[in-house]
Amino acid sequence: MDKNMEKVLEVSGLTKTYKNKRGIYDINFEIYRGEIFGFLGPNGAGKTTAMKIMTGLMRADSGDVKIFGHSIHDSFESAMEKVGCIIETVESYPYMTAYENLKQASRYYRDIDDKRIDEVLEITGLIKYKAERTKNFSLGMKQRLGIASSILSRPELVILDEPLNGLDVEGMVEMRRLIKHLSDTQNSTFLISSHLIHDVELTCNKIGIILDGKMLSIDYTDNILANYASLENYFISEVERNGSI
Ligand SMILES: Nc1ncnc2c1ncn2[C@@H]1O[C@H](COP(=O)(O)OP(=O)(O)OP(=O)(O)O)[C@@H](O)[C@H]1O
Repeated sequence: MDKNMEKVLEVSGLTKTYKNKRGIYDINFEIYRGEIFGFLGPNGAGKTTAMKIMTGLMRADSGDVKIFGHSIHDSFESAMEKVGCIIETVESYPYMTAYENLKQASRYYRDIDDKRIDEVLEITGLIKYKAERTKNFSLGMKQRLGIASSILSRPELVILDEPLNGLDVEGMVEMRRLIKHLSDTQNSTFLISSHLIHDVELTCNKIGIILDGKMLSIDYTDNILANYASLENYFISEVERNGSI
């Protein structure tokens, strides 16, 4: 790895235990500029919990998250300045058009004009639906609008919780293309959670496997595929090595 690569996200010792004793335990990983990091794990593994903490929606019991060197505990606003995210569901105002929804979202930021709104509609392939109310949008279109909204402010780190949830094959392929396009053209860095092994393999260049609240392993997709026939084989072997399945 290039030593000059900039560290975008640093998660250290992140722990959160819910009253029912579930949660996440001592999660550690780093993401460097330009990486598409896949946070892979089955339902209930702890992905959303970790992402909620990273974006300030929940407090950790212990551990820290640094984004571009700023701790979310000590300097939350500086940490989040260059972050765009979608956590859990993508919400839109159904009786507003795609444009109006983005206009509404733009109020949270400085300096977002109509030209930028058109740009994100263009990037996400929604420009032709600009004046349509979102109540008639398909799930895939809503996900695209969510991404459009999350990149409005030109974030350098985009955090997406299960962006492929509920999409059909075509929708997944489109979403994957969109993520890669943003990574190639804007050098955006991504943290994406998913339980879909095949899709993570095709989308992400670095993968962290989370199971029962613990991070089992982290490696580059190229390394994994050089040693295993598929990410699924690697996943099963990692899970078995750690005593489950
Ligand atoms: N508010 C809560 N109170 C108690 N337990 C919770 C709460 N939120 C999540 N959990 C539990 O913590 C564990 C991790 O949940 P989390 O939602 O982070 O997993 P996930 O990997 O995002 O799964 P999914 O893909 O199903 O969203 C699960 O066992 C879940 O039941």
